[in-house]
Amino acid sequence: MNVDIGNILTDKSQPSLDKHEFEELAERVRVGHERIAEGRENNEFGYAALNLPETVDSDEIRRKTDHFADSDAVLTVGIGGSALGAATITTAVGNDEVEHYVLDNVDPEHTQSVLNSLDLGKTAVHVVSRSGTTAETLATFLVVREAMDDAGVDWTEQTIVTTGDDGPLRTLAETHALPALDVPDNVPGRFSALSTVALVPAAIQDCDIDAFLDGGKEGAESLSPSLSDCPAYAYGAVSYALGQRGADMNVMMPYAERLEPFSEWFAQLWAESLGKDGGGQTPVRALGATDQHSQLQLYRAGPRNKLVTFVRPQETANVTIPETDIDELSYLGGSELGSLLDAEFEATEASLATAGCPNVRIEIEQLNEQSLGRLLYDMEAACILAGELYDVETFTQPAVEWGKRAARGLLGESEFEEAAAIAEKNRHIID
Ligand SMILES: O=P(O)(O)OC[C@H]1O[C@H](O)[C@H](O)[C@@H](O)[C@@H]1O
Repeated sequence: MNVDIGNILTDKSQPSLDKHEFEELAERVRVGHERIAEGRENNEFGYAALNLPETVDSDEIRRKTDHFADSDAVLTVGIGGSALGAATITTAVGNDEVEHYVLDNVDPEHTQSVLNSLDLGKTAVHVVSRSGTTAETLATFLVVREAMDDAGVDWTEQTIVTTGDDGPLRTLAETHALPALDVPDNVPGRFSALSTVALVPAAIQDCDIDAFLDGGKEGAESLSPSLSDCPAYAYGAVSYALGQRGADMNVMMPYAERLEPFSEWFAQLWAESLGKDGGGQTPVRALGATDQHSQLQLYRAGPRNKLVTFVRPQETANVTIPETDIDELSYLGGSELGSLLDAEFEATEASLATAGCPNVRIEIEQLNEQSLGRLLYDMEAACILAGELYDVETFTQPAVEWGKRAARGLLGESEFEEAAAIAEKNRHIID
């Protein structure tokens, strides 16, 4: 994986980084790296995520998922960090013969429609919650379980759980002797893509999860105190520096349909980790080339408050565009969809650069298990480094917890003072 930051090091870019600022940033990266290395050494909360490629037991994941090898589908029941990593991996490098569905929302119509579409007797269900208490996940699982009962399916034969040492989900797994995996110690959900949390559906799809972890190991080996030698830190550092100079939005725009959920995964990583103390960078999800035709106008001509991050696999499978007898289309005939996508990408990048809109290009050779493991690892390292530079508590999400307590108070779980704010809402309805 490499990161090209050239387009933010020119005076044209607004904001940009000059030579002096770049050198100052490099010094701060050196200090940030030392802190990260110390956190990894002591397996501290959060920093432990960067040790996962070494500490995860892929044999155990395969052993526990063996029983589900003949499934037609796998259904993840989880939310946020307990769902987005799995969706990212199976969409990017999964095997369509075992379809992966995700229920990460309590929208009743969607839940019902997914359940109606599944042959529940041939569906493996992976219920994931680090805390084991997330209301959406547990409620959805109760609905899935009942749907299996109603269909005459023994849900205990179809279910595997990944959770922490205690909590209602652990109790459920123990009560029914379900196969269970542990969430990794000291790793927040959004940093757990290289672990049991995200790898179960990939293992059931028979993906090469060791190659994925090898990609993570490659990322770990690439971490170095030198900004100029470490793509992950370079990305984290320049995103931070541009954010401080006004680029308070980060548009993640992969040029590969298979990376669409990657932008969602990145959005949680960036938003929950860095959105603190009045600062942070708002992640925006985009997809090339599709969103050139809906969002690019704003990126090029709107406010200079964005960094656009392109992610591009250099090699892809290709489809030839058939020749046509329509003269105006002759320039397309005989060419390939991949060449068209490449041209669109180059043109978009240049259009932003010439307009002074800062952008960074991340390239991987081709999209496979190994390169994806590297990409996710590097983005996590970038985020942790950015957290050091912002000087925030990267690994907590108190603002989200506030909302969770308010909702649970409203549902009557117990007396949470946050629930009172719901009654205090200021209304001014125009009808
Ligand atoms: O894995 P769980 O404990 O169920 O948590 C799922 C999600 O819940 C919250 O909303 C947190 O903000 C997320 O960081 C977390 O990934």
